[in-house]
Amino acid sequence: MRPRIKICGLTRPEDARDAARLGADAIGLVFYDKSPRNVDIAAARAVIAALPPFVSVVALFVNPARERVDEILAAVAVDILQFHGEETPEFCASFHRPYLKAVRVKPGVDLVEWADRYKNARGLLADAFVEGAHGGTGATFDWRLIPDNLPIPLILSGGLTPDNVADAVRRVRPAAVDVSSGVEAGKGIKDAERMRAFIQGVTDGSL
Ligand SMILES: O=C(O)c1ccccc1N[C@@H]1O[C@H](COP(=O)(O)O)[C@@H](O)[C@H]1O
Repeated sequence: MRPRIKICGLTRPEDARDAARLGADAIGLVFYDKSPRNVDIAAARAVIAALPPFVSVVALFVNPARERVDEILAAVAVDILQFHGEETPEFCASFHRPYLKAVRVKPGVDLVEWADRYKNARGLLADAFVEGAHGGTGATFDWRLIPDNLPIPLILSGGLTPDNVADAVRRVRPAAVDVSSGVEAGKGIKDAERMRAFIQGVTDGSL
């Protein structure tokens, strides 16, 4: 079965329209003011308004204050939360929404331990470890560090591109893939042709 596809870091309604038309299952909105893809509430609503029904909306945070998550949940039609910082399992679960926990992978990181710790997560998102960054770097990591016995679904992320995603899907067989930099024309600006090629790559890798 083809993994689910999330395209993250959208800032423009036209990119949301393209992502949905091309076959994305979910889009991600970044609520992290240190990111070049950060959106405010008005921009987030405009992106969501451009989506057809049945495309999931994921809100990404990095070590947010509880009040900030509550504010976004009250103002924006979010389906899933994604946490990229040092949030505890209790904090992540406390919003009573499905959530994904990102783990920055490098040698020595035990994803089974992480999955056990965040067992109430809807999925574990494996991203590349880059010193000083929380994500969205376009860096890949060694996919052999991913065990095949994870007790919760794996979302593969980190430096995926139209050129490497088919190979990634073939090797890792993730439940979903997540991409930001690899389908961009510039920070926060998606490229429709790269999104098309990425989604085709996911399909090719699943055959
Ligand atoms: O996109 C960002 O700017 C970002 C900032 C802080 C944390 C996570 C961020 N993005 C997520 O990072 C991964 C990998 O992105 P990339 O494809 O390597 O650019 C992905 O989950 C993004 O959603």
